[in-house]
Amino acid sequence: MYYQIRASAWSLIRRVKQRRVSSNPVVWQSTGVGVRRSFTTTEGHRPTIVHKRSLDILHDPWFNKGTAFSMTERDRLDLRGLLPPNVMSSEQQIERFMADLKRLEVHARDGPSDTNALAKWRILNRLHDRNETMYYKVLIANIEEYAPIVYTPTVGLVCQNYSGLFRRPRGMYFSAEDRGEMMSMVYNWPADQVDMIVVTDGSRILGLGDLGVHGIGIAIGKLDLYVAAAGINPQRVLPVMIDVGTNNEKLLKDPLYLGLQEHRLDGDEYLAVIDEFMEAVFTRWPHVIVQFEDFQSKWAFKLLQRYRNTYRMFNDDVQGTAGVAIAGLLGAVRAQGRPMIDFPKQKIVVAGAGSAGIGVLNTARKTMARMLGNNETAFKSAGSQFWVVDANGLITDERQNIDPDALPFARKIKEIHRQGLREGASLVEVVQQVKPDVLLGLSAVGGLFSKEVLEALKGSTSTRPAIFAMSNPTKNAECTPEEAFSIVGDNIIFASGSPFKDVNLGNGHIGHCNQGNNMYLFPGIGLGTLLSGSRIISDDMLQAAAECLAAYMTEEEVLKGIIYPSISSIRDITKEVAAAVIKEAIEEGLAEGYRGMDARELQKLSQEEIREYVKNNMWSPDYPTVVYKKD
Ligand SMILES: NC(=O)C1=CN([C@@H]2O[C@H](COP(=O)(O)OP(=O)(O)OC[C@H]3O[C@@H](n4cnc5c(N)ncnc54)[C@H](O)[C@@H]3O)[C@@H](O)[C@H]2O)C=CC1
Ligand SMILES: CC(=O)C(=O)O
Ligand SMILES: [Mg+2]
Repeated sequence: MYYQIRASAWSLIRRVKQRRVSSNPVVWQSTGVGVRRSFTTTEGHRPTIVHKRSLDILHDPWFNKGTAFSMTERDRLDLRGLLPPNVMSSEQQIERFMADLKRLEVHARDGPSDTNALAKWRILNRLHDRNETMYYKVLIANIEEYAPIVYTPTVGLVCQNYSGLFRRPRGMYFSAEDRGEMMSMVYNWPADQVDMIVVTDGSRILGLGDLGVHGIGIAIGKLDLYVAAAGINPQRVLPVMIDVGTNNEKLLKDPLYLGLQEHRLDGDEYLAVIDEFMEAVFTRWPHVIVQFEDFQSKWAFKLLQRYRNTYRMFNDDVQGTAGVAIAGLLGAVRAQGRPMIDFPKQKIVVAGAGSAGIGVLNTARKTMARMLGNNETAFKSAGSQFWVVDANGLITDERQNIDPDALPFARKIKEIHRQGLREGASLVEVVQQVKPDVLLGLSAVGGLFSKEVLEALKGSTSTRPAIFAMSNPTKNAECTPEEAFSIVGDNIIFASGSPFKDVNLGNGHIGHCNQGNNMYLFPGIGLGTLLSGSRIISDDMLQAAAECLAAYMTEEEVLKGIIYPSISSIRDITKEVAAAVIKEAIEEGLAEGYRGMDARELQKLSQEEIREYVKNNMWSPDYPTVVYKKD
């Protein structure tokens, strides 16, 4: 009932807003809001006429008050949603600025390496604010050097320090306070076309936990890669923070925190906020793709199931990570000199049963089952290749209150006893007894692959054990490549979520450090979905993306231990992944076309023509012609 009433109110608001946009931008058509007052401020008794709205005001240093705009001002000047929800006094703004400045001074004297990364981020961010074309030109040309600044690991540090780093807002903020307003708020965003949204609720940012509203940094970083790697037009991306509160006690007590200072909404109240957001963005931009990022596991799976058959959306941590891990796992099989089809024989120990770990486990099991005949027996048999360890040790069917998502991977207690293990066995014990081919970490616990665990892995029955220390950022990696190569041996395969340098093994040998990060897939999944016009993102589209990434590596490379490509070729990889996603969408009959390329035309394209189509639709950072001259 409430929904129906709101829906009709929303469509009215939409019609009125559309009229406003298409008519004289200065004159406010009556919406029942005080017309004259919305253009005036009352500083010093002399009203100032503001002939601007929305982002134009925030980007105008003369009128901008940033987080100090009151809620009334935000409503009347179309600013609602364009700023973090906490209204600050000018004294608080100055305090925040000074705290940040002082912190940098202290760091500059002591000179830790983090400061350099943050300083680089600030310089790049200022360029981003000033000149987008130049920013992306710099980023694309130097992606290997600057991806670690705009993305993991530095983006983690940026989110942790966002209160101090915040200058100009970027993206939109929908808060629990905006319930009932979102359908109207989406029209405060100036772009009529939005292709990609990356949304987070800030509840699990990388391996850093609940960072509340400051998590917007990760959505911005991911979208930087969408532009740099996938060539999505930067005018058509939208980072979004849904602020439903925070359970981070430090932020709840911080007077300078930019978000809602209340505990997170939960249950139906939480769902109602996310539902309203989804309805609002898909109403204004029906063709948008929404990437869910860094939602705590509890909600990551539920939201994915809730929306994946209705909206064009995916969860990067669950689905993007799974694809990247599969590509790496298949690479690790090939690196042993064995065919990919031997994958179902691999014994895999996974540390971490959250959104990422379970996502990887589900996909790895399905991939094995497909290779074994794609039937019930194959699926059952594939399940016995995994041992899952979480914060409470090895997961078995004896586990009390087991998370339903982890349940399919709980080992049978009898079988586990036969292997000399028990419910809750430690990671060292599991590695000692199982002697796995692969040890994969998505636990967010830095150093979890301790000396003892790595020593135990020396007993692996594999000719080339593989270690995936996938947690981010750098400090949260389960081990470093130096530790892995020095303890387990020169012959291992190593991948980490955040970038590390290759290891010099002496005698001219290099221990290759691969970056196993979902950045190799999410840009291509988004671009492929956009250009195919698929209404949903199917499992097979995701599988096609993963297989494409796996096939990208040559035999020679994998035998050298290089199982992921260099980030310097990310634009090319993304083009290939997007083409594979489009091809799969066409085959499944999901592709509805994009702009001039309708579904029928798409079906006629050869593989090479699909690649060409993708390439031609990738934005490049060239200045547009703004003035035409006849001579
Ligand atoms: N490389 C990549 O592309 C990606 C990496 N990640 C990383 O994966 C990590 C985990 O992400 P989520 O699964 O979403 O987090 P989560 O918080 O949902 O899950 C963490 C899991 O680790 C387990 N865990 C905690 N302490 C442990 C211990 N001592 N031993 C074994 N397991 C332990 C927890 O019980 C839980 O099951 C994060 O650091 C994130 O940055 C996530 C997505 C992509
Ligand atoms: C890479 C990524 O998505 C994460 O660490 O959450
Ligand atoms: Mg993530």
